[in-house]
Amino acid sequence: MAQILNGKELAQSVRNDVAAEVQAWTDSGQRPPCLRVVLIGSNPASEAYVRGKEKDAREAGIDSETLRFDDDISEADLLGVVDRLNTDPSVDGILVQLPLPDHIDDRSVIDAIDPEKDVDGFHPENLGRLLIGAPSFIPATPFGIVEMLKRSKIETEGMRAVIVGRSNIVGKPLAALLMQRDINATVTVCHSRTRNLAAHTREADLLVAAVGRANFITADMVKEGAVVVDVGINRVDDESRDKGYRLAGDIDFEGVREKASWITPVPGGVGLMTRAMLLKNTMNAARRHADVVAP
Ligand SMILES: Nc1nc(=O)c2c([nH]1)NC[C@@H]1CN(c3ccc(C(=O)N[C@@H](CCC(=O)O)C(=O)O)cc3)C=[N+]21
Ligand SMILES: [Mg+2]
Repeated sequence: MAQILNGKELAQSVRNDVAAEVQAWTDSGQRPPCLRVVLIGSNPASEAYVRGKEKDAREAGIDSETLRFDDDISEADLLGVVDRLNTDPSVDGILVQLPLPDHIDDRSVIDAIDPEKDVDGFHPENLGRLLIGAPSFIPATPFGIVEMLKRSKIETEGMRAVIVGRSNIVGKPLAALLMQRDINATVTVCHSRTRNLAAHTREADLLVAAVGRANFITADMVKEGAVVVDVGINRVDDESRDKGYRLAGDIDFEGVREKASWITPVPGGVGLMTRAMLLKNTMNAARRHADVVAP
């Protein structure tokens, strides 16, 4: 039976660390790190994430505000908002919540964010720097996954890591991170066109699922003793819940926990670490902005 990689506890310890860093920063006479989140429209999941981010940021002593716009905002107007935040010297970090409405090109907006303020780490300059191992903002979900492993003292040296999902915000940056010299995993990235997926996942010492399909990874696809990380947050209809739905990951938790050595739950796993690592990136953005090199 797997041990639980407890996102609630691990994220709390990251948040405590960031709160102490922010305190030391303001004690030294600096203003608090400043994060601005841009939210377009009223997608309920996005609203929930953004509320969570704001709460975490405030508790850590970060100055956080969400700028809200109707979902009929033009791409040009949104680019104008980004430009104002880029040039505003009181702003350290910018996060434009995704997904954006269909009439706006996500990539154009991400590319417009000043890489020095790109606390999501989605700008090509930061993704490129991550790939070559240069200092960069690391996307919060992959960063959070690695932080969970480190804080739980899970040995990654020589591990076979299999990532299911090739997105620019999870799968690809996580692959780059796991290849780095302080992790030393051997990485395979699988996706919807992978032939015989289970043959790959069954070889994984570290299996990460980021596909967005509830309970997609079942016990028969997992090697005995694997470390299993679930990035999925799927809303599944459930009439017995007040909200009418419950959250399910991409991993069939009940089945897979019997085989794994470690497993992340949903909720209470990677999502909370994602939020916590955004705070860390925002603290680092403030340091960079003040020309103090990030640790
Ligand atoms: N520019 C941008 N940056 C992001 O980092 C970003 C984004 N857009 N768009 C959406 C995804 C998803 N994401 C999550 C954040 C927190 C939880 C989270 O707090 N999860 C809780 C529960 C959440 C709930 O109750 O709905 C948990 O897993 O326990 C989940 C997912 C950030 N994302
Ligand atoms: Mg779009």
